[in-house]
Formats: sequence, C-alpha cells, structure tokens
Amino acid sequence: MEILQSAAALQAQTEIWRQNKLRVGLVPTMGALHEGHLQLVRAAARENDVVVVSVFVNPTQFNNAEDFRLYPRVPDADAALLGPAGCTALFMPSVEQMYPQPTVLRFDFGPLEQVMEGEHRPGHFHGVATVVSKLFHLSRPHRAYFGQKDLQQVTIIRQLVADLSFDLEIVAYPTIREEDGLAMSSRNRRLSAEARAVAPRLYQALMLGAGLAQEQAQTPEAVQQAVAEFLAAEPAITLEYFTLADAQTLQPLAGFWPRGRTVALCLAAHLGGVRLIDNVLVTLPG
Ligand SMILES: Nc1ncnc2c1ncn2[C@@H]1O[C@H](COP(=O)(O)OP(=O)(O)OP(=O)(O)O)[C@@H](O)[C@H]1O
Ligand SMILES: CC(C)(CO)[C@@H](O)C(=O)[O-]
Ligand code: BAL
Repeated sequence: MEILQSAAALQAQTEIWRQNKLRVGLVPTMGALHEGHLQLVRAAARENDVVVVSVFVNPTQFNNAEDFRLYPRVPDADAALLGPAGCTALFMPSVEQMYPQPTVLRFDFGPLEQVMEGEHRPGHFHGVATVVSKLFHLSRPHRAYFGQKDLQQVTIIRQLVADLSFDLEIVAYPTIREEDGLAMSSRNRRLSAEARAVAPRLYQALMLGAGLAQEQAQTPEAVQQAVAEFLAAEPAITLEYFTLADAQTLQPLAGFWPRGRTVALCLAAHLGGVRLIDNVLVTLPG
C-alpha cells in the first residue's frame, strides 16, 4: 500500500490508473478507523481494481472548534489496518494540501440541509460537499463508498453528484454496530466509561421508535415524544434532536404515516461532551 500526502501525487497516480483502464474505488474518511470503515474498504476492494482511502479531518465541516481539536487522530494505527483490508493507496493530506487558499464557493442544499445535521451544524454540509468534491476530482473514482450511519450525508452527496454531473456511482453500506447496539463511530473513543455504559440507550431508543412506527397506533409526533421521554430518563444523555423523516426527502413527518414510504428515525445526542448520531429505517406498509 502506498501512502500519498500531496494532491499532486494522488492526481499523478490517478492518471496512471485511468490510462491502464483500472476501476477506482474511493472511501473518504476522517480516520480513527473501525469496522464500519473497514467494511467500506473491503467492499471497494471487491468491486474495483484499486482502492483509495482518504484520511483527512476536514476543518471546513466542523462548526465546533473543540470538536475539531479533540477529533481522534491515529494515523499509524489507521495505516496498519488499511493494507490488509485491501487499500491500494492511502491519501493523508495536510490541511494546506487540501486548502492551498481559502475557498469562496458556497454549497447550499436547500431543504435537504435545513433539517437534522444541517440544521444543528451550520455550514457542515458545505464543508462536506467541498472536501468530497475535491476528493472526487483528485481521485476520479468510478465508485465512492459511504456509510448509512451518516444518512443525510449520503443523500446530500447523491444530490451533489447529480447536480455537478460527477461520472461515478455512490455506494452506501449499512451501519455496523457494537454487540450492544451502539453504532461504531470514531468519536466513541472519546466516551468515558460512564458514558460508554449508557450509550447503547441511543439504539434502544431508535428501536423503541421503530417498533411504534411499525404499529402506527400513535401519530409520528407522539412517537417522537415517547422516544424523547425514554432518553430523558437517562441523565447522562442529552438529546439534541430526534426526527422521524421521510428517508428519501429527509423532510419530517407531520401528522400521519405516509403509506409505502421508508421512514428514517434519526437522532443526535451528547454524552459527557461527546456528540453522537445514529439512525434506523422502517418501511411502512403500502
Ligand atoms: N458504524 C458505521 N457503519 C457504517 N459506516 C460507517 C460507520 N461509521 C462511519 N461510517 C462511514 O464511514 C465514512 C467515514 O466516516 P467518519 O470517518 O466520519 O467516521 P465515523 O466513525 O462516522 O466518525 P464520527 O461519527 O465520529 O465522525 C462515512 O461514510 C461514514 O458514514
Ligand atoms: C465524507 C467525509 C470523509 C468528508 O470529510 C466525512 O464527512 C465523513 O467521515 O463522513
Ligand atoms: N461522519 C460525519 C463527519 C462529521 O461528524 O463531521
């Protein structure tokens, strides 16, 4: 596995792969890798000839300076995991390599980003779209891999690809969880023992909501209330939002259960200073 640290080195490598008609898979990450990332790398290795994994903690998508400062960074451990998973080239640029000058272009995804993560992290999806566009241009992948744990991100990146006619396929894989249900996340490393002990409640809350959504005995608003109350019973968890949304449009359900649609139950919560997100999907009967 090669380690590339400059944008020029990645572009040069990309050119060679393209000339040799090799299929390129890209897995963008912010590092501190876990099984959720590694499933994406293995899938990319199965479905392409070469695999680029980027590890870059992208400053432009952080709305909270402390969150950026404390984001786990373990480049040597990441590199050791990636070769065996099938990575061909690890792209680990500096901030200066990715942003040689301040950007002026602004991305605005309208209603897709006025809810959930976009609503609660102003500018977040502008930063994600900026860095993902750069990565697409530098590595010119045939396929790019993302996790459904960041459901809104996948939807917005599909929109980005359509709007800018990127000639590539977006591939999404399901959320990988710990045995107790907690969604794997790089930020889990920052949880204290006490916070880690109660963290599975997030998934339990989503499963409670999913069961109630399937029953449809109460309105979406009542289900939202029930899930919020379930989490409020645990003082170590502060819920930032819990939203029942149409999985395709991301718009919150209002008053009724839309027949035959897939509903995304999405939450963000704080546990002892660490912000985690998670979601599950429920398809309603037609
Ligand atoms: N548990 C998971 N299951 C599946 N995919 C995941 C999982 N965790 C992250 N991913 C995906 O891996 C890619 C890189 O995500 P990222 O590096 O932000 O990791 P992360 O674990 O989500 O970290 P954090 O949530 O703390 O930022 C994204 O496409 C993300 O959706
Ligand atoms: C896609 C991504 C690597 C862009 O920085 C990031 O948002 C992430 O890790 O999900
Ligand atoms: N996985 C989303 C990256 C972030 O939290 O900024």
